[in-house]
Amino acid sequence: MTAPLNRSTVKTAPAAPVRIVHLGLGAFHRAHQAWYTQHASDGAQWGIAAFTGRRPDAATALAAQDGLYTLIERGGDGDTFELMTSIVEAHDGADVGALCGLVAAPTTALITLTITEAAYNLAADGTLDVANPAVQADIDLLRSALAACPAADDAGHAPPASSAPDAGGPARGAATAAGRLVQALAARRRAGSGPIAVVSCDNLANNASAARAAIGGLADAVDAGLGGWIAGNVSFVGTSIDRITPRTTDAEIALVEAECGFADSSPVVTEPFSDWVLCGDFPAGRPDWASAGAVFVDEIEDFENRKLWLLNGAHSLMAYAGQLRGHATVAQALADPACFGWITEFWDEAERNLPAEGLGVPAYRAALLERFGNARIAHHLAQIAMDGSNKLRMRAVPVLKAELAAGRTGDGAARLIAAWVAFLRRAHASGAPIADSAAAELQAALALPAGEALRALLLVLDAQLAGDDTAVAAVSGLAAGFAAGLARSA
Ligand SMILES: NC(=O)c1ccc[n+]([C@@H]2O[C@H](COP(=O)([O-])OP(=O)(O)OC[C@H]3O[C@@H](n4cnc5c(N)ncnc54)[C@H](O)[C@@H]3O)[C@@H](O)[C@H]2O)c1
Ligand SMILES: O=P(O)(O)OC[C@@H](O)[C@@H](O)[C@H](O)[C@H](O)CO
Repeated sequence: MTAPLNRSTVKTAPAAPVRIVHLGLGAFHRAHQAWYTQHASDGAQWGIAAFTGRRPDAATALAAQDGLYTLIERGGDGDTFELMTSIVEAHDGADVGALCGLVAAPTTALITLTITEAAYNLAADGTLDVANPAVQADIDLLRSALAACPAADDAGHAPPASSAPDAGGPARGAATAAGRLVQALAARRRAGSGPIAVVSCDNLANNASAARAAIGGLADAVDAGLGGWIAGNVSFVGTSIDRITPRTTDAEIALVEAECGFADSSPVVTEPFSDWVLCGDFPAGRPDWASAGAVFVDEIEDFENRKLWLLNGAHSLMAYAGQLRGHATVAQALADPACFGWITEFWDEAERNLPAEGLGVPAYRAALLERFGNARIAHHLAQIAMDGSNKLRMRAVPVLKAELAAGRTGDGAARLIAAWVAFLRRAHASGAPIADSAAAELQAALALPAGEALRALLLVLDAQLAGDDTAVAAVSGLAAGFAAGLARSA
């Protein structure tokens, strides 16, 4: 029988002490932030305690391996295998007591997040969506739970041990990621453990502000004192994060067993390319990620836009237009001349709205074509298509608005939105589910009479766009083009 993978069966350095807490124990964190931490010159001092978001499964599997897993780097001409050791604890996200204890520890210096765009529960205007029932339930829960716990005084001194709740904080745990973090940060405040950094690694425009809006907004709604403490003690760090990491399949599990000789239930497959740009303060320190290739900048917006528009925008375009044309993966869609032409058209528009200097856009575009064309990475369009309402707000809307403001048609960005519309209409017509956190709103819009439905769909993305007759007409015409294409191929 093949040996299981854990810290007894394979020889590794001793587990590093936990100094990083992570929320969202998915594939990307394990291919990216865990990799940079492992490759940092001081990585042996920085262990990660990682929590799942919605289900315990990934934590159960990884905990059984003492946090170890294999990273498969999949290039166009072969695979390399690396044993990853930087995650030293894996927990079910519902274990809020463990989260509170770890965040409250003075040795913990930062919290990283890869919880998906939708998990921030932000309204279209970028503020916390307090109308969301899950958010409201957490606010109610935390108001009563935290009211029972004494906080540190304004100078940050912890209350006497006799009056402090246990490090795990209140017994009942919040359900949303922001609610859990507010609960954990309250425990840190009570413990007097001082400032900390929150580093969003999700594909959101201005992800530092998004994290601040989600966490700070929820704390403000619960308790002004705690909101004030978070405003003064939590540094929200912005990032541009890049490494194409599709979902793991059984084939990778079998491959690792054959190549590495151990049974790893949780390998991750990723591309050789990797990029991480960060902007912000780390009041309690951080690993020397720069020694592993991360870049620290004073202004991050242009880097974020380059990546969100060119890479993620093209991904979403392929996800909708490509699936409408019968493709299943990114590499297949890229090989379709029609999709390739639409990507080029969209990229030309996006590039016009990025600074000409300092970002190396032509080289970035060329590298993207090579990365997307890596057919050995089976990146499924269905995965990318999920939660389009959140994603297109950042990947398509800003480009279309900028083009329209400049007096141009914005056809490339309008086509991306039109492909999403045609994709939703097809799902609605066939009764297929819509994988989107705004599914109910989208279904309601799709059920409206033809003359109103498109504007209602656009309203989910952006109110200004929905009120712009030129934009509505452009998207309408292009969506009809997709529908006609479908009719022809039927
Ligand atoms: N995969 C990539 O190529 C890639 C690259 C760059 C950035 N990212 C960012 O990382 C995120 C995660 O990607 P992944 O590939 O790891 O996905 P994944 O599906 O493997 O993992 C997602 C993680 O987020 C958690 N999660 C999902 N919904 C949540 C919710 N509502 N509340 C709390 N937690 C929730 C899940 O439980 C899981 O732990 C993406 O959404 C994206 O923003 C991914
Ligand atoms: O991860 P998502 O769901 O935000 O978006 C899907 C892909 O566009 C994305 O994961 C890219 O592969 C990634 O952003 C590359 O760095």
